[in-house]
Amino acid sequence: MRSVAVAVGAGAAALAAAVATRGGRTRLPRLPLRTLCGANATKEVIDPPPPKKIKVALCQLAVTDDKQRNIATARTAIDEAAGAGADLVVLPEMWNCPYSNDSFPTYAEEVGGSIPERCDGRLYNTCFVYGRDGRLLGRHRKVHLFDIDIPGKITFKESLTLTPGEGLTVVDTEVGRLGIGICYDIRFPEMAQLYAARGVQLIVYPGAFNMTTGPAHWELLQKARAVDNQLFVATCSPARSEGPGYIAWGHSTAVGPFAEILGTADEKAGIVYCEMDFGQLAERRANMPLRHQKRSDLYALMDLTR
Ligand SMILES: NC(=O)CCC(=O)C(=O)O
Repeated sequence: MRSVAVAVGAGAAALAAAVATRGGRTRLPRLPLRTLCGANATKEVIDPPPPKKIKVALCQLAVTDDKQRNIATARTAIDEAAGAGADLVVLPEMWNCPYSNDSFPTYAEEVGGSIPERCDGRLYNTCFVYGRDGRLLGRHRKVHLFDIDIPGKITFKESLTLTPGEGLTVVDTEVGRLGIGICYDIRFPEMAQLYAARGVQLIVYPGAFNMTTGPAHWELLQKARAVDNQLFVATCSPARSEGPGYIAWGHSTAVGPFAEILGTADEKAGIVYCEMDFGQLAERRANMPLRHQKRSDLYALMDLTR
């Protein structure tokens, strides 16, 4: 196996069997992120690691109410993607369980690499990043919980069962520097901006948008995060299931720094493959030097996680 897996859910053992890599460094900052103006704002930009070309696999999985079956489906998809030469394999948000507050406590696990994650009596929506050797490189707990109410369309309150994470997650892997967000996290541009300032080359968002906000915002937000920050963005959704309960929009997608769609799925289960050339980032940033043109005398991002 050659792949690094970025995954939300399922047992570490299942994934460890399916992935392999050399080292990596994990930072799990504890403090919240805020934007402030003026003298306290940071201008620091951290250079990214040397650019690489990587092959990415977005596994849009059919998720059922049978956890073992979901793990088996994920294992098969990871095997297939690794066999196809993927360097990075991405799994959907909450891929080991139906997306519902009823399911989160039932499907939660207490030990490594499961989602929903149970820790010290709390539940989190957590994305785990594994290396090729199955080593856990990083863990992102969803920072912005999905609490929305659009009457007659979609009402969801993750905070009924879940606790928000307390940090942002940048992970140095063999394939490059990754920033991790989960679904609703994509709506908060400051988070992506801070990842860009830390030299992240690709932000990965496992996500499960719905049938109201999906068609309206899913692609738009990915393009916005990519273009604003001149980096790559990848999302991975569960496949759409038309049963009762939450219906995921699907459409797992990869976007380049010029808003180009590198690969995308429809609503059905399947794997999307695409190439990402991180070398393009320097060129895009030279063509349009946004980060040097920012008016940090008027506004800037303050990094409170340091
Ligand atoms: N699982 C989620 O966080 C869903 C987010 C979503 O649908 C949105 O519109 O935002």
